[in-house]
Amino acid sequence: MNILDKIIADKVKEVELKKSVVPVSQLESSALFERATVSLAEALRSSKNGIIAEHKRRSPSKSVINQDLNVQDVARGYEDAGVSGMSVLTDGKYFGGSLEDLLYARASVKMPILRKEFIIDEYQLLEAKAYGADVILLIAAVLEKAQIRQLSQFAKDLGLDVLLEVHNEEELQKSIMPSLDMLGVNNRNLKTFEVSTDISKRLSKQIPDDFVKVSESGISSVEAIKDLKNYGYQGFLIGENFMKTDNPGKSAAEFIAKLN
Ligand SMILES: O=C(O)c1ccccc1NCC(=O)[C@H](O)[C@H](O)COP(=O)(O)O
Repeated sequence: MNILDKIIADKVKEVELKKSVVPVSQLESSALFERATVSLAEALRSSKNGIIAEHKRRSPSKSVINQDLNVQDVARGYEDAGVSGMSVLTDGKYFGGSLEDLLYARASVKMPILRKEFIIDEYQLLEAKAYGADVILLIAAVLEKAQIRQLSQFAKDLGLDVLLEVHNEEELQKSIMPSLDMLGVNNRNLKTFEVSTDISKRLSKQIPDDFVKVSESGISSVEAIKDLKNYGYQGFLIGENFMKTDNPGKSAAEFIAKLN
């Protein structure tokens, strides 16, 4: 079983357990449920840097990245650096994240926040809204076309932006639909963990212009971003490159200064 299949098998059990403990009515009564969301797609369309900076403690490919930081400090540091948005990993088992991380990040910053999660059920979209996210991620590799349609439409009804992630032509072709805001190409092959921005470049021409193009993973240089911009990318999801340092916000600020 590859890592993605393992994560999804665990996620199915986790979501069923959570549903039995926290009812939908409790999520819907969260103070944040009525909050007006902020569009990441709009922020990327109007921003010069397009950086979506991620809070990521550990990962299946790198093991521990940084367990010493406070999520609120990271979030404030990223916002002060002027990033276009933030991504918060909420998976506990494989990434050391939590919904509480999302809540603390939300309490600290105004910028759009992506709930980075392995979404398989509408319940997780209600959680995203209740804990203050503005955007959700859907991963084409683990969803049927009908699920992408149903989940993305439900997210839009909640006022959430949708970032759909693909890794190859087949995933892209089955996924294109009007209920998506952003199409992300993951440079990391989630089966082998190999990273190459060539896949973002190859798929760029097949992404219709109506969607904001986002290149995800394995980005560590300003040159890579300048190159990807020539292929129409407006968003760049960066985790490890900032999180491996003592001060991710400062690293993001220095990175952005070099981009300008
Ligand atoms: O990062 C991993 O090892 C990973 C493994 C399996 C599924 C997802 C994984 N990462 C999630 C992400 O998409 C990245 O955290 C995100 O794109 C940032 O990547 P990076 O800049 O390379 O940290």
